[in-house]
Amino acid sequence: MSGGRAQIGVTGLAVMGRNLARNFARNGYTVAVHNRTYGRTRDLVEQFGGEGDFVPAETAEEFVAALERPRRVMIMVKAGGPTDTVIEEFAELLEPGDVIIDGGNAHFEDTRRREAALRERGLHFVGTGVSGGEEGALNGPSIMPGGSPESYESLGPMLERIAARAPDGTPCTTHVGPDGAGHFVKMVHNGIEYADMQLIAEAYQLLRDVAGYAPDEIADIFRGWNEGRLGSYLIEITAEVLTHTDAATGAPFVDVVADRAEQKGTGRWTVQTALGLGTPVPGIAEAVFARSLSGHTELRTAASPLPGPQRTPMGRDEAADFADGVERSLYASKVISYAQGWDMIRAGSEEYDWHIDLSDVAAIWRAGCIIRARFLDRIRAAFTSDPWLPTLLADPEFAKELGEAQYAWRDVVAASVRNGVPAPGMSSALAYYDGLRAPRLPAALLQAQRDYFGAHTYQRTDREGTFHTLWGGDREEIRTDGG
Ligand SMILES: NC(=O)C1=CN([C@@H]2O[C@H](COP(=O)(O)OP(=O)(O)OC[C@H]3O[C@@H](n4cnc5c(N)ncnc54)[C@H](OP(=O)(O)O)[C@@H]3O)[C@@H](O)[C@H]2O)C=CC1
Ligand SMILES: O=C(CO)[C@H](O)[C@H](O)COP(=O)(O)O
Repeated sequence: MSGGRAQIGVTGLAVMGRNLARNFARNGYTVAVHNRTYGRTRDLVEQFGGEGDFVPAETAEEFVAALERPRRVMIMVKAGGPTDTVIEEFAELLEPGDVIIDGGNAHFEDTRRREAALRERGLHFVGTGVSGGEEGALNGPSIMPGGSPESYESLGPMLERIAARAPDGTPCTTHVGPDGAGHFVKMVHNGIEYADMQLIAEAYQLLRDVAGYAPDEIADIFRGWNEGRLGSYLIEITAEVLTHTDAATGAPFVDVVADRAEQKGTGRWTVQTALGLGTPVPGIAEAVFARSLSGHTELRTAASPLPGPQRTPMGRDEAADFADGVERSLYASKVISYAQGWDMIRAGSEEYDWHIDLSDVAAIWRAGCIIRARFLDRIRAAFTSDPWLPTLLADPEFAKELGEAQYAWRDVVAASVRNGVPAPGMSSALAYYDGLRAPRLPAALLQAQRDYFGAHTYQRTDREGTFHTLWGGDREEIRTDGG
């Protein structure tokens, strides 16, 4: 089959695909566009055809014929079964050396499976994370491609053109690693996104229910925070949301939205994967469970008569001091959740032999994506100066900040408990901090219990070997490793 003139094709033209296609076109590429339902293709060309060079295709065959070789087909359809259907449809029409890119939120194990199967057929498969939502897709997302280094040679320069730019001008994309590495990193991005959102939501509720601030006052506090070390897209949009008034009722918008958080699954995947890897990510897990708890109306209704503590209203000065403590607690907890995310990326990279550069991950999240934040530049610097840093908590600068925040952090968590305002993200982050820094954990007692009821054995602090105590007999200690 001879080649067409489009340098890239996008199939699946809902919010993400349509805007990515426009982004490619605005950057000077000729873009073939296709959608299962032709109406979306027609609408795109009618509304935005003037932005660049689009080649609309009604059928998959026309779409493939419109592409120059090697063909690059970007799929932006619903994750799961629909993605498999579309991959199969196009794999049939493509030729060895062509590249299929899946920019949906696919599970990285699906990406590994698809990559291996398509490799057998001579096709490159690039599972790529794309973050930034509708606006980012149009103006510059953060892009996390996996797949073979060869496929990045063909695709990378195009992705670098459409990606967001970090403050130092570098594009927010890089070859993350082979097969499922890109989708794995995107999954962890979303897990961190869940944790970040949960922590911000807790800060809001503490400021409202403990300090007594109104939503527009909290918006002002968040705007102030956004100028400092907490500066981030999520803090910025939270302030916007908190100033919005519901047109129908005149009430703060946040008060008319039902308090049941939904989820599409990437946060849950992060926790499930972390359990498999044996990496503790309690901050992300708490965020997933907090969403789940909010949605259990029947449990919440049944528990609603239970008593809580009496709250004492705060004066303005006390409230201002408390808000300062909440900033410290939010920042420290945020550092902890990012530390957990990076631990997980390292664990995944080791498990799957991906060789992911931890510093690069921070670099490509500095702009474009939902968790873009000022302090990502410092995470990048931490892993650049020490690629083997065992945890972000060991970086001297972050360690110093956590140490400085710890008293305020403890006070805020204590205030949440005293006032009956749940703050599972901040509490769990503090427990993680204390757990990691503890010279000795009660895991010793756990090991003894396991040995008592199940002869599961234990190791000693004072000598090598594996031991069991004869608990049911004379409590003699025996060595079980043959030593
Ligand atoms: N929305 C967001 O903010 C983000 C989304 N993503 C991911 O990007 C991908 C696209 O997201 P979004 O733009 O929101 O669109 P949706 O996830 O809502 O998917 C809609 C698109 O999928 C197509 N589609 C669904 N089923 C099939 C099928 N069986 N065969 C062919 N096409 C099918 C639809 O075609 P039709 O018009 O014919 O129904 C439409 O083009 C998803 O995987 C999503 O997880 C990633 C980052 C952010
Ligand atoms: O991928 C994303 C951003 O990068 C989306 O924001 C994410 O899909 C939202 O997830 P959920 O609906 O579970 O909150």
